[in-house]
Amino acid sequence: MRILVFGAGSLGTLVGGLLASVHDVTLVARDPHAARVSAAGLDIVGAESAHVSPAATTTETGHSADLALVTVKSFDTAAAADALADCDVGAVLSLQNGLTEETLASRLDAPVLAGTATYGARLVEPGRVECTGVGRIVLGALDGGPDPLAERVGKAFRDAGLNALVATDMPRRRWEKLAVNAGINAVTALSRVENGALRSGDANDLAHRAARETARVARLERVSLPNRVAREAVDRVVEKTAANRSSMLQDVAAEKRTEVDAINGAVVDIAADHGFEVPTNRTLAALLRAWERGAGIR
Ligand SMILES: NC(=O)C1=CN([C@@H]2O[C@H](COP(=O)(O)OP(=O)(O)OC[C@H]3O[C@@H](n4cnc5c(N)ncnc54)[C@H](OP(=O)(O)O)[C@@H]3O)[C@@H](O)[C@H]2O)C=CC1
Ligand SMILES: CC(C)(CO)C(=O)C(=O)O
Repeated sequence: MRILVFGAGSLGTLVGGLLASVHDVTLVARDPHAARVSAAGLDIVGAESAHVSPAATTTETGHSADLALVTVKSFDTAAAADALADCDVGAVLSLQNGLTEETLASRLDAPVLAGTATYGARLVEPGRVECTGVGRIVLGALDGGPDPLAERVGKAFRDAGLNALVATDMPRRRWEKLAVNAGINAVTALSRVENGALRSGDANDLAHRAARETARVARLERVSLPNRVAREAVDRVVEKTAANRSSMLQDVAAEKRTEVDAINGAVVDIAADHGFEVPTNRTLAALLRAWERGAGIR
């Protein structure tokens, strides 16, 4: 399969690099990473290890591929979609956090698949990516149901040794992940604690409230996600990732823009479309945006 990875930073480089063992992969990345991969190949280290030689470029448009993987941060999704509109791609799959697929689908003619990734990735230096945890990629039709295209993509991932599952219930999975991220990411980022600090007390209560509101909005969108399931998902992920610093906490610590707009912000916006208020998500989003403005990154 010819695969274009748009936004090859940490996750895109890891997934694209693993796919390159079997497929024809092009990474669209920034220099000096793109130049280094072109000149000397890519080292994958950590929980996965390989040396692979995908093509790498900073050129955003004019590519032709069977599949485009979108792995930019969620706030760069619209720009990525505009660049992909000037490419010839057969299908698009987002592996991003937050609700980004709608932005892609509204700007692109190619079919857009939904995806979630729990692999851990860190771009250590140009040409070298660390797999910090072997997770799973789950993908499928954006609206749910069986999809031959998703099956082909899932098989292509598995052929390259990736742990990939094709699911027929992506709407529920996306909203459950959104509930988890709305609770864990925002609360850990604002209180500067590891995920494990959300096991109990006020922080646990706050994460549960954000997740419960998200589940309510999911149901307004006709996605079946009971409050209990969303709360239990938060507790399960907190337990499993207790020692982790969430991606949003890492962004705040590095004074980088967060993905709040596609997570808590998306919950607030979609709730508003239904005339519904989500005060916990609204407060969390407002605090994170205030921090971003104060830090001069918004
Ligand atoms: N890292 C991880 O372990 C995981 C990440 N995710 C999700 O995956 C997404 C990506 O995360 P992550 O890989 O960590 O983020 P990174 O910031 O490491 O990677 C995104 C990369 O895309 C680049 N980029 C953006 N626009 C362009 C462009 N037009 N042309 C070329 N390159 C571009 C960015 O460059 P620049 O910064 O210079 O703009 C950056 O290098 C996020 O939504 C994240 O939540 C999900 C699961 C795990
Ligand atoms: C699951 C969780 C919360 C793990 O830290 C995550 O997705 C993130 O940090 O973005």
